[in-house]
Amino acid sequence: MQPELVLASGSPRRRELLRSLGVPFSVHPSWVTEDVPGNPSPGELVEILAAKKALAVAHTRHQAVVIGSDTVVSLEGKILGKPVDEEDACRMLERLQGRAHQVYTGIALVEMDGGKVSRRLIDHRVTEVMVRNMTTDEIRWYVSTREPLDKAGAYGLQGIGSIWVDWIDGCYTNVVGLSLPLLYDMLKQLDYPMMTRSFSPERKV
Ligand SMILES: Cc1cn([C@H]2C[C@H](O)[C@@H](COP(=O)(O)OP(=O)(O)OP(=O)(O)O)O2)c(=O)[nH]c1=O
Repeated sequence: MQPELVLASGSPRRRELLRSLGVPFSVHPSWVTEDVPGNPSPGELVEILAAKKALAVAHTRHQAVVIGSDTVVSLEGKILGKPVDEEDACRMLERLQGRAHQVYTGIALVEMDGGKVSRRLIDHRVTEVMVRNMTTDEIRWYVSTREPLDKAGAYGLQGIGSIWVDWIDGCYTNVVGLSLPLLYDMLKQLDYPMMTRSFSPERKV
């Protein structure tokens, strides 16, 4: 029997992205605190948090491959996570508009075998995103839609936020919260049999 695939995330975007692959999986959000000591680089930060999320859920499973992930925006050396409130979202968008920034997403896979961690993989990808100039009214209106409030950098490339994204350089799904090419490569390294699964895009999770 193949191990269960578990998505350790409460993010609806990650769930939709994984669902689009048609593989069966279950969802178990991790609820870990997203504070990391020291001064990690954006790449280190998303890898540490992805591993923290995956491990927290992995320890509740006997036989499984658990996926953890984390996304941050990096703007000229400053890390932007999710805004704490509407004012914070407005401030983030004011800083992002008119210049390019980088979106970092980390993925951790933790394989549990007989209740023990048997293998661990951690990696991340970076995508550059150019947000064009926004007027103050546009920023206020966009924040009033509430779309920015639960997203790193206070925008959603997959939603209304796409209006102001001029171009991206790199993986699209990495920006939305889970790089599917990277996930596929990592699952292959664990010999997870994606190709032998029957494809079922309508499967409910
Ligand atoms: C930049 C960007 C981020 N995001 C989202 C992806 C993530 O859900 C979120 C970053 O927050 P995260 O802390 O990475 O994830 P989360 O709290 O939503 O979910 P969990 O920790 O349970 O896995 O920002 C978009 O949906 N679109 C975008 O364009």
